[in-house]
Amino acid sequence: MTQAPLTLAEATDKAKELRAQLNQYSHEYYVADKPTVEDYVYDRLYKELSDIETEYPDLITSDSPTQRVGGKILQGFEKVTHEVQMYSLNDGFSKEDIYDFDERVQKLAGKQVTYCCELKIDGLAISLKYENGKFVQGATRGDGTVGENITENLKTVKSIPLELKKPISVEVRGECYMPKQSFVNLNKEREEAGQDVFANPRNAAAGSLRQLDTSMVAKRNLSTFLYTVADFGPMTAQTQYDALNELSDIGFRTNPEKKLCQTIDEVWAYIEEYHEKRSELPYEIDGIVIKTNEFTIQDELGFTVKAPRWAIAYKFPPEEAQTIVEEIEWTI
Ligand SMILES: NC(=O)c1cc2c(=O)c3cc(F)ccc3oc2nc1N
Repeated sequence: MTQAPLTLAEATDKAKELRAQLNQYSHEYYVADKPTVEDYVYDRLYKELSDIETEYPDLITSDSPTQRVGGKILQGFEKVTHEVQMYSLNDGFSKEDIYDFDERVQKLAGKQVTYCCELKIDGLAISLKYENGKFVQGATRGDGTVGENITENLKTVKSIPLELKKPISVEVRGECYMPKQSFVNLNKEREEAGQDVFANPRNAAAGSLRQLDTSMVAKRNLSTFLYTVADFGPMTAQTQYDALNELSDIGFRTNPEKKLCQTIDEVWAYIEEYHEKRSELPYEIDGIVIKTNEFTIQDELGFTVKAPRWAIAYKFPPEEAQTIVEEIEWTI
């Protein structure tokens, strides 16, 4: 029995209820990696909302899950100037480089420091701006000062919240990446279609975010891990470790493998641990990022022209990267 059409008032309330429910399910699936309902439950509610929005287009809101599918053809990407410079990291390639880094930091800080260690996700650095909790701008790093406005494309990335859990204004940074399995599937599709394949997940993510057809981006199953607060707004974290937890609390996806290390020996043990575990991860990493944990020390140490003095990226030896994807291909 088909349902009697809803009045505008009923449709308005129902759409609000469905958006909240669908965005909660989407957060659980794409951000927390802990889905609580089967896909068919989500799909049924999504269709109900989509039908209401078709009937009453004025009820479409910027944070509606129906806005994730893209469908805009962009003419190009405007330039964006980063108010807060997006630096790169100095690299380290050996145990000695890491211990030298620790020595320099201890000397500059004049005291024992603790380190926050994070996996170095091999994707594309992005900056996300929110005003009163709403996603208003997404950009690439570019040269660190000027990047490209890829807001429309990033709106289709399901782990990027269109609205935060609190109506705050912040700017955050992280990595947009393509999971290994999505990379293998995409290359299979491209090979079958006689198209060039991507060399690695990082290139596939970068190529996807450069698409001018946003519906193409929506199909690429990109994801994110956020790791930096550029403009704190009302956020209160005083250390990198707490900032990662605060980013998660307001709705961002953060990487769960972080570790607070009291000494550089603990840092080195973490590096060796994840050098071993690297091939088991569902995403590519090309190393480990080590940061002094206290923000007071980061402020004291500051930046060179190119990079922060308070962080270093330990890079794994590159030759293994290919075998990792080859291993995945055998599991298909
Ligand atoms: N790829 C990454 O997973 C990753 C990258 C960076 C940066 O590029 C980065 C650059 C800065 F100037 C400062 C902190 C940073 O922290 C970072 N943390 C991470 N986890």
